[in-house]
Amino acid sequence: MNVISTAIPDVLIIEPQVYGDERGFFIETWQQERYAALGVDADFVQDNQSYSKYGVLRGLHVQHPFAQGKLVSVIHGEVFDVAVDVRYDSPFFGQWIGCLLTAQNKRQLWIPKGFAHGYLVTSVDALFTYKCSDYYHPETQFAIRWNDPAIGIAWPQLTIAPTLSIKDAQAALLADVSPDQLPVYST
Ligand SMILES: Cc1cn([C@H]2C[C@H](O)[C@@H](COP(=O)(O)OP(=O)(O)O[C@H]3O[C@@H](C)C(=O)[C@@H](O)[C@H]3O)O2)c(=O)[nH]c1=O
Repeated sequence: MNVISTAIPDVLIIEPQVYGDERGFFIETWQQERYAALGVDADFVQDNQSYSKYGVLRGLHVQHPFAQGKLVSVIHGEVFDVAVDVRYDSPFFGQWIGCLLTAQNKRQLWIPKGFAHGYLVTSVDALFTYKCSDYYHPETQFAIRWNDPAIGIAWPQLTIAPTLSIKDAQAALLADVSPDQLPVYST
């Protein structure tokens, strides 16, 4: 297992150990002690899976309160996955980390609490899976605009316009979200 640090220290790219043989392969996608030692110290309470077609962009989603740490990966296809630090007193506020997650590279991205999360499907379709450290609380969830120029995410080029949910298409700019709606870094 290999861990790649990122420009935002709390965000990690994890490459699980792959045990290949003539039958195929085996990986451990989560093992509490080992992942905690890496810095993924979460009591996961919910697992999610979503299937999307080429060009679907989900995000950028924040839940606060009831912030969720997310351990995300792809089991079919490929996505460009992004974490944006939205902890309003963070030295990394507004900065983003992007990572190509594919069924082939088996990479996982650890997105701690206090980050907005989103992804864009760059293959024909993709099956996305993630563990969450808190339950879904739709009443505290909101979206930040995927192409907010102040954040400036360098999304991969597509041959079509991204497909968004209504909620995501109407999302606010980060600068228009009031600080009391945002998570904090210092607690
Ligand atoms: C996220 C979620 C959705 N749902 C339901 C609500 C709705 O009817 C349907 C689709 O919801 P959404 O449109 O919000 O799904 P989606 O746009 O895939 O939302 C997800 O996006 C990615 C980027 C994240 O980071 C996730 O935390 C989550 O916000 O599924 C649940 O029942 N539980 C959940 O945990």
